[in-house]
Amino acid sequence: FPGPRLAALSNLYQAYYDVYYKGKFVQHLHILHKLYGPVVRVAPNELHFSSPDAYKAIYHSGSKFPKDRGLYSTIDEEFSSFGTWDPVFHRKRRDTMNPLFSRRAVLKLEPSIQEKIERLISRILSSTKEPVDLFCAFRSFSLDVIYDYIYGEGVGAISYPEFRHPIIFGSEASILDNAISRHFPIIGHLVSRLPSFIQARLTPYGVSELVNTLDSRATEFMERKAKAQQSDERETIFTRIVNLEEDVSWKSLFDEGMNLTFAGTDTVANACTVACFHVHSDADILRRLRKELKDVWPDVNTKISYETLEKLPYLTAVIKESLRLSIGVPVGLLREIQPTSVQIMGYEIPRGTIVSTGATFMHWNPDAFPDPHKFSPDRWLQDHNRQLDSYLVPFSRGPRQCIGMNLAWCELYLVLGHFFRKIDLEVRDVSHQDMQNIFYYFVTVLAGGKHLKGVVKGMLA
Ligand code: HEM
Repeated sequence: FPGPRLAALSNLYQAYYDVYYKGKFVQHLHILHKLYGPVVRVAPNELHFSSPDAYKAIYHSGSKFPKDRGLYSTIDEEFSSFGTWDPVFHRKRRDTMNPLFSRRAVLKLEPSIQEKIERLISRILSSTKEPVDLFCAFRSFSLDVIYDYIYGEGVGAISYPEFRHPIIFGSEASILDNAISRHFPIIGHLVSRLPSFIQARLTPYGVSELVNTLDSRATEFMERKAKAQQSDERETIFTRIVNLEEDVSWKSLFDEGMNLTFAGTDTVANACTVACFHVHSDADILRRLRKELKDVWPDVNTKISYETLEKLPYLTAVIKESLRLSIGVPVGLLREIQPTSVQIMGYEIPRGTIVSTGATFMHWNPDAFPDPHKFSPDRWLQDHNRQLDSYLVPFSRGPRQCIGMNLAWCELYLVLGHFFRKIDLEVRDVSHQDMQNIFYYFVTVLAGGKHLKGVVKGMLA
């Protein structure tokens, strides 16, 4: 297969772009496809595809290709729904968790999401002296929502001073670290063997808080299981796992907690950040969005439901555009060709080959999205909207697609609907040029790691 010689010889080719150039391998892939065509050999045993047909071939609903153990083992969440490459474990965990992620289950949780949004909005509105760190504010919201879902209570991030809860910083640091540990897992192993006082010095702010929280929660739920302690609390992800999975381990609870912290927090918050930046940077978009919201919700002191908001065409277009440009999980989602060789785009791909393509190759496809880096809600309001939907894959497709999609849509409609209807602010500290500087790690790092800030001007009537 065509591709750079160095990539055919060593995985270090990718490491160079990801570590030295900070998560730029995905960007480099676009150059490679221009040079070599729709399939490129990007590592000794790995192919990358650029076309939408390849996306459908790899991530279709009946796909039996397992996740690549090499990549997914580097995040050290082997016993979680996201991190496992074992299809039997995966099926079992998905079956346990699925009922909590249906649309019905999400609608049942809506009052608790609404309550968090009300606190978030009132805290932002009361921050008139200093600019609000919107990066942290949106993460506080999605973190409290997901912890409530997992454990039955949030972590108090929305009420934390200046939204600077240590777990938010722990997650941020871990995402940056993963760029190195993904390509050089040996470094992580070596660090874990150092004396704990040295480890503590090397550990960035917030990481111990994150680990300790997940550790104590996993221990607490294992103890509940040991005592066969059933409670009449509402069902959560962890109560389901400990009640339904006979052989659940502490490590599996820890891994699932870690996975959900990342999967459920940064992705949603990134989409909010993209929406907030672009809507506030374009007076026409802001005006149209506010008008649509005000028409359906004239009195801000009343409540509005998710089911009302999701019917609004312009808000929907803004959310789709935000999901398209925030990308979610931008790296190639590596799969292993199993159990036999297959044809992809007319190429015979031998069994055992690692293959992938990624959301950027769908979301930046200029045939589907002309001027693809432009934030343009209008593109979703044309007649071919349905056809465009087939190119929008923030949650991926197939048996390993995102389990949290319904929850994510609900969060996005509610938080952005409230945000744009109620808050008048000016965005600060991030420019259009910054927004082009994306680190394509497991989770997207926007604006080269800069935090979007907002100066609150007041509450909208
Ligand atoms: C805008 C928000 C979100 C985006 C863009 C997103 C994106 C994705 C993507 C692309 C995958 C597939 C990854 C892969 O193949 O390796 C995935 C998987 C997953 N996501 Fe999400 N996600 C979002 C929100 C959430 C939320 C709120 C949760 C909360 C529970 C969640 C939980 C998961 C889990 C557990 C998986 C693993 C599914 C499996 O392998 O069966 N995600 N997500």
